[in-house]
Amino acid sequence: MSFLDRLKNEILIADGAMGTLLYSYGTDSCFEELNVSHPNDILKIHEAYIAAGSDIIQTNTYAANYLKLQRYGLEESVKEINSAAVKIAKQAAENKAYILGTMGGNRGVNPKAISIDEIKRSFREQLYCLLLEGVDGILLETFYDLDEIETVLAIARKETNLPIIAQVSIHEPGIMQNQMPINEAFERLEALGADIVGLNCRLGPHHMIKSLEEAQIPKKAFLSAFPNASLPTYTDGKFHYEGDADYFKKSAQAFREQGVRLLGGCCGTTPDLIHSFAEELKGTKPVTEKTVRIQRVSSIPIEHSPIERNNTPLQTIASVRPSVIVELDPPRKLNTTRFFEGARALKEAGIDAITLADNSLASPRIENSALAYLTKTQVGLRPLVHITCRDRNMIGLQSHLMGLHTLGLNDVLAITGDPARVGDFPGASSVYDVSSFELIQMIKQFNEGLSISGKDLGQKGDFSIAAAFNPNVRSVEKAVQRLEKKIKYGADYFITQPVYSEEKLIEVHEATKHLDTPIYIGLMPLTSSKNAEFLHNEVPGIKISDSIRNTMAALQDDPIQSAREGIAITKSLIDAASELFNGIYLITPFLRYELTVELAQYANENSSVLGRKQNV
Ligand SMILES: Cc1cc2nc3c(=O)[nH]c(=O)nc-3n(C[C@H](O)[C@H](O)[C@H](O)COP(=O)(O)OP(=O)(O)OC[C@H]3O[C@@H](n4cnc5c(N)ncnc54)[C@H](O)[C@@H]3O)c2cc1C
Ligand code: MET
Ligand SMILES: [Zn+2]
Repeated sequence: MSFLDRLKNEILIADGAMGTLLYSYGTDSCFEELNVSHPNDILKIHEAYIAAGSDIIQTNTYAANYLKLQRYGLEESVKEINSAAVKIAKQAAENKAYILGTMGGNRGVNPKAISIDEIKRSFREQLYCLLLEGVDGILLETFYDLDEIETVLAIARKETNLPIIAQVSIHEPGIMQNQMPINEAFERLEALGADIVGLNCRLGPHHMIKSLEEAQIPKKAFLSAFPNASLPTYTDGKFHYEGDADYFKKSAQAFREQGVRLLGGCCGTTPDLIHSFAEELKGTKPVTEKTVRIQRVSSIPIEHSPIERNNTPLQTIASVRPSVIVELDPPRKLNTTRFFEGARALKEAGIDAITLADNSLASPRIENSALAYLTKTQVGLRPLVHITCRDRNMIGLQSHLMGLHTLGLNDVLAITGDPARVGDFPGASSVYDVSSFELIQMIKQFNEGLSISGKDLGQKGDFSIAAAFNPNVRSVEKAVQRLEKKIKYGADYFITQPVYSEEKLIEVHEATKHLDTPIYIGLMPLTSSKNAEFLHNEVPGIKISDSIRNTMAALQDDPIQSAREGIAITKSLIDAASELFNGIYLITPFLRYELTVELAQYANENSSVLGRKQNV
């Protein structure tokens, strides 16, 4: 009899964790590869679950698809690993248990990180391997993204008549990542042909039962639940789950009352915990009726930000008139006097904004949003905050954006960030949870009132997003391709690395003139020959022409003359740049704001002489 037939009249017990069990034994590499290299270890785990009372076991194939195996260079081994997994499960089951071919979700917190086409390809390959080897059913588990599970479920339903279990995972009780109540998600999965729908992973029994209280017993499909053992803790460099056999025993009845017919375990569960489920429920009659807890009202409409922008976004300004912005970096020490003197002087010079680097060259500086807020409120000058992907993980980035929104700091530059090893704390980690493209996308999504994982933020952001453009590369064409990609991801305008020759200015103009997106062209006055040599030879992305380096070298580092020469070179570059670009981005070296004040005044006078200044 198929296990679906048995589920009509009795509750069945599935197995528990494979991955976390292997991890707790000390395996810290690819769990699925063990099917090939250590089949006996996997066999023993299956046997332990069957001995504990599992009617159904899962193949050790949760991540055995090429998208996940490629992390270990095993993308060519999909067939070998899946076939081995089914063989081991069959050896353990010996007709005492049914075998599910397990297939895990790939999309994590950022659903857009992997395309649906890629997911389809990877899913099909693994599915064929499992079907070919012969399983009793397919288990789709740990899908946070509804689009992903709907896509793969439709494929699986087309390819096989075997029972299919479709399980989603949720962060918040009762609600999918896209804010859909799980009841609705279950209905959709049932409509797509899932024989069993349910929840697995992430939540322990308490929150999973609470979630199921909001779900009806499906009309045709059966309900399943595979809770985690508990929330994880991180101790001595390892993740660890609690998990109490008595607590699991008590929870078993509550799962039954919610209409669950197939009960198993996910991360952190062990044969002991599964034994508790089995002792309590194995073979008992399922409930067919229950009272569903009132569904929460589906989400409140997302409001517009109450903190109104009282200025015109820089991309609008730079698309209609000349505009000067100046980078004035937060100090490396705690004294802020010079910084604010500089900000005030630059305001007097009539610039549109100052930009504040985010620990540039990977060395700590006063946190830029603190100074940005004070610049806005005390100096009355628009601050533009740089945000790198280096120092904050996704949680930190999201919370940083929420903070900037709350402070009304709406102008940001989304960049990768120089790697930690170039800076003062070389041992620090460079986070890079997201790329600059994904950061741009994350901020764009924030403007829709959604977090990167799709959660409703209650309000829409109002960020105007600058992105970086580095024209100082061998192939400007390639750099322009990155720029176009950044536009696709949502960049509103660009700010470039400093440019040191007229030829480069013309090259950049030629390469980008097909685009409507405004560009602020970077110019930084040199202060000495040593400064020029350092920038040219050691700062990633900066190249200075030979003629400028020779001119600076001839001044033998005389500080006054060198600074004058630096100013003169920059002024002639401003002349050339103003003919080609509306946006000028001046970079203040070493908080020497006198230099950028003089240059900003020059650029502004220049543009009014040219008669192009309009009021925006
Ligand atoms: C205006 C501006 C402001 C900056 N502010 C800061 C700051 O506040 N803090 C800080 O730490 N850093 C800052 N940087 C430095 C910047 O983060 C580094 O230059 C970084 O390596 C590139 O960032 P990105 O966002 O331009 O890169 P991305 O375009 O995201 O590029 C990321 C990676 O791809 C590589 N790459 C880029 N273009 C090409 C190409 N054409 N061919 C091959 N590979 C390529 C890059 O080397 C880099 O490793 C700033 C740069 C600019 C232009
Ligand atoms: C990460 S959730 C899925 C886990 C999988 N069933 C295992 O136990 O390895
Ligand atoms: Zn899990």
